[in-house]
Amino acid sequence: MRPDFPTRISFDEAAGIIDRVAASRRLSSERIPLQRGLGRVLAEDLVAPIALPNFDNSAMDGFAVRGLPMPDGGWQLVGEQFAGADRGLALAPGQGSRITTGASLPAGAEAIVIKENARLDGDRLTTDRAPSANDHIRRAGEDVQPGTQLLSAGDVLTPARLGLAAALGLAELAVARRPTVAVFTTGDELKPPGQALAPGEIHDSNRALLQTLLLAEGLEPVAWPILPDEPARITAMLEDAAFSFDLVITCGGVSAGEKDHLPALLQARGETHFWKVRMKPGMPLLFGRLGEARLLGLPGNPVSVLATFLTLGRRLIDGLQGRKEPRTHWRARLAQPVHKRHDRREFMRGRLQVDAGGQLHVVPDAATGSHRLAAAAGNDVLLVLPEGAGEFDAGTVVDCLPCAAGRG
Ligand SMILES: Nc1nc2c(c(=O)[nH]1)N[C@H]1C(S)=C(S)[C@@H](COP(=O)(O)OP(=O)(O)OC[C@H]3O[C@@H](n4cnc5c(N)ncnc54)[C@H](O)[C@@H]3O)O[C@H]1N2
Ligand code: MOO
Repeated sequence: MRPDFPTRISFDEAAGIIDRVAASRRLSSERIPLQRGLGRVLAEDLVAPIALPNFDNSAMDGFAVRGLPMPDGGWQLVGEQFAGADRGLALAPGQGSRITTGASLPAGAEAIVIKENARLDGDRLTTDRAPSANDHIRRAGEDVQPGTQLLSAGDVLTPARLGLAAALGLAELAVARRPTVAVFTTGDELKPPGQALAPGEIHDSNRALLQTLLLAEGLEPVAWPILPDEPARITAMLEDAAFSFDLVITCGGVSAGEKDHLPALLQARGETHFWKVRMKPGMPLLFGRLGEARLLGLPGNPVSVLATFLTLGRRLIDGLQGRKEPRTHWRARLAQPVHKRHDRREFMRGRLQVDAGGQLHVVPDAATGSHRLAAAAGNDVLLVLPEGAGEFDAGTVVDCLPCAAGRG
C-alpha cells in the first residue's frame, strides 16, 4: 500500500515541506532587553529614531580651530569643550578651543588639530602640520540618518547590531520567541557516559551531540532519560513532551528495524509530514506532528544526527522564528577527487584549507560511515555533493557548511 505521506523525497522537497510547516507555525514575538538579544531573530524592522552621530563632534583629543590655513601667529585659545554637557561654545575666525574625543564641536570650528601636533604658548596655538578642513571631525548623521531602516524583521542580532540598537537609544527589541525543545535518545543498547558497558552496549553520544548543537543555536534543550525500545513507553513519554514543548527531537528508531517504532507511532498518534529523504547520511529522517508539537526523528547514527540537524533541523528552528538571514556557507574547491556511488545528496565531512592565493580548498574525509564520529570531530565542514552518482574531479567547487560550532 502506498503511504499517504511524502517518502523518499529529495532534499529540496524536504526543505520545502519544513519551510511551509515552519511558516504556518511561526512563533509569537516578545520584547527583550538588549543583553539577552544575542542570536535572536528580530520580529520587526529597526528604523533609526535619531541620527548617529547625533551631533557634530571631535574624533580626537586636541583643539578645534576656526580659520584655515592657520592665521599668522596661530589661533587664539578661547575655551574648552570636553565630552559631556555641550557648553555652547562658538569660535570666531582665528580662534580655537581645547576639545576631547567625542566632545561636541564648537560652532564655527573647521578642523581639529590633534594634541600631539599642537604647540601652546600662553593662549597662542600653533602647529607644523597644516590641518585641512574637516580633519578629525565626525559629522552628525554620517553613520545613520534618522528614519533609515537599518535592520529587517528576520535579521539575526549580533553584538554589533545590539550595540547599534543601544546607540540609537533602544533598551528593548521585539524578537521571535525561541522554540522550546525536548530531546530524546532511544535504544536498549545505550548507557550514559560514565557508566560501565555490558556486552552489546554503547555509550549514548547523541545526547551530548544534539544538546550542544541546540545550545549552539541559543536554545535551552531539555533532555529526557534514555528511552528503551518499548513502544508504549516511547509513546507515553513523547506525547507527554508534545504537550509542553514546541519541538520534540528524537534520535534513533526511525529506519526499518524491528525496534524502529517512531514512524508507526507518528502515523497512529499524530501526522507524518515526511519520512525518508534522499540524503546521505540521514536518509531515514522523520518529520511530523505529535499533539501540537513538531516531531523531528533523527536517524540514530551520530554523523546522521549532525548532518540532519545542521541542514534540516536548524532550518525548522530558523523557520519557526522567521529567520530570513541565510546561514553562513563557504564555496571551496575539492582538494581530491571523489567518486560518488549513489544518487542522494551527500554531506561529507571535510577540512577547509586556504592556499597562499586566498583560494579555499576542502579535503574530503575518506571515513564516510555515519558511525564515524572521530572523522566528524576531526573536520570542520560538511561538504555538499549534489544529487547524482559520478566522478567529482579535484578542483570542483562545492558548498561547505561549517559543522564545528564553538571553534570560532
Ligand atoms: N534495512 C535497513 N537498515 C537500515 C536502514 C534502511 O534503510 N534499511 N537505514 C540505515 C541508515 S541510513 C541509518 S542512518 C540507520 C538509522 O537507524 P535508526 O534511526 O533506526 O537508528 P537505530 O537503528 O536506533 O541506530 C542506528 C545506529 O546508531 C546508534 N545509535 C543510536 N542512538 C545512539 C545514541 N544515542 N548514541 C550513539 N549511537 C547511537 C545505534 O546503536 C546504531 O548503531 O539505520 C540503517 N539501517
Ligand atoms: O543515512 Mo544513514 O544516516 O547513512 O547512516
